[in-house]
Amino acid sequence: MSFDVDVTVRRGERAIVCRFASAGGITALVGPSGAGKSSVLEALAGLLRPEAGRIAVGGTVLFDSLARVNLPPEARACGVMFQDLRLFPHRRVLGNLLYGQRLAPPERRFLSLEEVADFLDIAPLLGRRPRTLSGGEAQRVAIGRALLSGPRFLLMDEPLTALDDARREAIIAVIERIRDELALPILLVSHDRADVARLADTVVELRP
Ligand SMILES: Nc1ncnc2c1ncn2[C@@H]1O[C@H](COP(=O)(O)OP(=O)(O)OP(=O)(O)O)[C@@H](O)[C@H]1O
Repeated sequence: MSFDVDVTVRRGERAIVCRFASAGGITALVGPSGAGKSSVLEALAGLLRPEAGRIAVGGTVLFDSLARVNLPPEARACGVMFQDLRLFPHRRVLGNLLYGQRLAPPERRFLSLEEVADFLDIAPLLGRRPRTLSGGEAQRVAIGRALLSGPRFLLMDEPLTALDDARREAIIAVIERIRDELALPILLVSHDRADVARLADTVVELRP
């Protein structure tokens, strides 16, 4: 089992209830705006504490309210790619990638910086500042930083929005390679039904 999630997450007045299990590959989290997709991702990353429930990924329990388990974000080994990417503007691409690499303990450094730069075709960008990157380039750098952090799984919030068709194809190809060659479980949020139909092995629908 890659993702095994059964949580209630409170956001102000709202209680977001999310329950799913998936066997591996790519899991898509879909639902209308405000349904709580980003909140569920934050709960998996350890940035938002669920009110109750349990989260396990790849057999490791990350959160269990009854057993009083709540691993801090840095102990969860998840690579996160937020909707706004959150690259450090004052660091060059190389500095952003090195930040991810420093988060990875030696035993989980399964990719070198050169391999990631090659895999994502970002070697020519290493000296650039994030503000000079196109949307697709910035997405690839954010994916690179996440991969270098030695993740056991990846969380991606709308990784395909705001891209033209050619760049979308490039990012889709990267996501498929991460699934096929690195075999990392991926949970991605998307509102595009065509993307979901193409990419997802499991679809989880969050209702408002
Ligand atoms: N920091 C916050 N404090 C209080 N309520 C919040 C906070 N962040 C989000 N919410 C509310 O929680 C609910 C779920 O928001 P969330 O961003 O998780 O939804 P979403 O499905 O990802 O939406 P979208 O597709 O628009 O990004 C919404 O009603 C939102 O207004």
